[in-house]
Amino acid sequence: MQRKAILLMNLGSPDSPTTKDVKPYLSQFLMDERVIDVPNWLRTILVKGIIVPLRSPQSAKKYKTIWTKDGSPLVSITKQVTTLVQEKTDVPVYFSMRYGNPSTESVLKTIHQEHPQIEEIIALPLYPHYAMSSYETAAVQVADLHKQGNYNSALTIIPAFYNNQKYIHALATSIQPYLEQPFDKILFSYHGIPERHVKKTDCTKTHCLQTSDCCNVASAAHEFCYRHQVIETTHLVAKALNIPAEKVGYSFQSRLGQDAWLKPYTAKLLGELPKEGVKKLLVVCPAFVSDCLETIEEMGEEGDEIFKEAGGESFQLIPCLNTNPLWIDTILTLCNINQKETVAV
Ligand SMILES: C=CC1=C(C)c2cc3[nH]c(cc4nc(cc5[nH]c(cc1n2)c(C)c5CCC(=O)O)C(CCC(=O)O)=C4C)c(C)c3C=C
Ligand SMILES: [Fe+2]
Ligand SMILES: [Fe+2]
Repeated sequence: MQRKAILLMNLGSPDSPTTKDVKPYLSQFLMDERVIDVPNWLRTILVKGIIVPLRSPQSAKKYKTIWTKDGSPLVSITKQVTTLVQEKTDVPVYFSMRYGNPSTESVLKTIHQEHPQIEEIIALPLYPHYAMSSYETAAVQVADLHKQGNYNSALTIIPAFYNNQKYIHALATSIQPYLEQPFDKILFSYHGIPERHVKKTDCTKTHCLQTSDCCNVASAAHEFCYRHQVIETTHLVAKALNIPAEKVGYSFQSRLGQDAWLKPYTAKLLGELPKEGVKKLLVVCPAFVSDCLETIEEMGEEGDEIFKEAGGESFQLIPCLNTNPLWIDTILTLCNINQKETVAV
């Protein structure tokens, strides 16, 4: 009898690439108080009155360009990852989405129905870095739902793993083959967040964004500092691959609205790099463990176009970890689950 279950938690996608299905997805996403952190009345006006009606048709158009026969890449890759992790352990493995389907609420119910004797749910938010709009909202949601469900099991939530040795090794190994082609720079492009969010998650309230190099000065704030964590991932991967510092850069993509977000902005940088002599560019997006709209469309299509229009010659987007076997092993290690022994044939 299994006493533990693994729950892999990702962000989620609309059910289909139509305006009708994008609307409720975007509405659920952007009504999250950890994503748009303004008073509820203002968020309702902004999201339901302005952003969702205007953005849904445009988003649906973009989703159509990345949709596959198996649906959204993010959801179908998460499903494949779940199957691959399951092949390596006797512990039951499930996945759920913060927004859209399958919802964390429904999957928690299913786990307890299918395994009534379960003693521990090990929830792994599939975000290497801590941000209130990604890791924190997933962690708070699963904790709230677990409490509300009055389940007999315990809940363990795995922390952000931006500097985990196995994760860094998996990421570096996935990048390695792309370094064999000539390149001027490798850009680590992370999903952006508002600067305000970095200050909000500063547990010291005196450190984050107070100086330009705050993220390189030791502080208790780093446990929850998205900027520190992405800089650290970049540094550790570059070190593992022996890439000289002058060939490495980082930036932040996917900005929404007019507030100040973490800089430099990827789109702006892509338009400037060719003028600085960077003609051959590699791009990797480590904030995402599965390819999704933001990697395939925003970087693979729009990013490529911006760079080449500015005079860039080659733009190589490196895929996310997706179903990489080293990543599958990393998931089990993060969850503290031993792999089952395989019998040689
Ligand atoms: C690193 C993970 C993510 C953080 C942090 C994050 C913050 C964040 N996102 C938005 C707004 C949007 N993001 C959208 C798509 C999207 N975001 C992430 C991850 C993080 N977001 C992923 C994986 C995806 C792709 C989902 C998919 O189905 O492939 C979208 C929807 C698409 C669009 O209309 O552009 C929005 C909107 C904000 C405002 C924010 C932080 C405040
Ligand atoms: Fe996002
Ligand atoms: Fe910081």
